[in-house]
Amino acid sequence: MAKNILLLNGPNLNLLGSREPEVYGSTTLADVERAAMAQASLVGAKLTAFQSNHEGALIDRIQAAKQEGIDAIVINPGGLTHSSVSLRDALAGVALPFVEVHVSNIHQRETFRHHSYLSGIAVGVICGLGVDGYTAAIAFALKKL
Ligand SMILES: O=C1C[C@@](O)(C(=O)O)C[C@@H](O)[C@@H]1O
Repeated sequence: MAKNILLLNGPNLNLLGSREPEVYGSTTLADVERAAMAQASLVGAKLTAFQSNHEGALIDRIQAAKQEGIDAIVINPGGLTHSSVSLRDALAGVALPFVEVHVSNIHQRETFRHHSYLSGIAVGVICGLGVDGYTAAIAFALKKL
């Protein structure tokens, strides 16, 4: 069981709840992070949450995760999903298991959202379940990673 989970959210996910609510819903990132921490503590695990609009800050956080004894990462990379080789390299570099989450179903949207640089090295990918995707990914990470 993963005892130490890192929940990462990339660019613009700080706007969850107010950003394009017809696509992303009305739940805020603070709500998501609070629920995620409660979900982990229910089984005696710890969850640390971090959001940044900056690619380098996310990469620094991923690199630090290894030293901090993180067992698994749950990440919604936002738009960096479709553009960032560096984020993929960081995740591959630390070799920590991770689940990729998208609130929306990226395959129902614009074609530029259909490709993810991360999915090929993720343990699994959840998209289109709204913020429940985070809950599902964390439950999986807690149980299996
Ligand atoms: O910022 C986001 C959010 C997203 O990752 C999602 O959660 O559905 C999907 C991405 O295409 C988009 O750039």
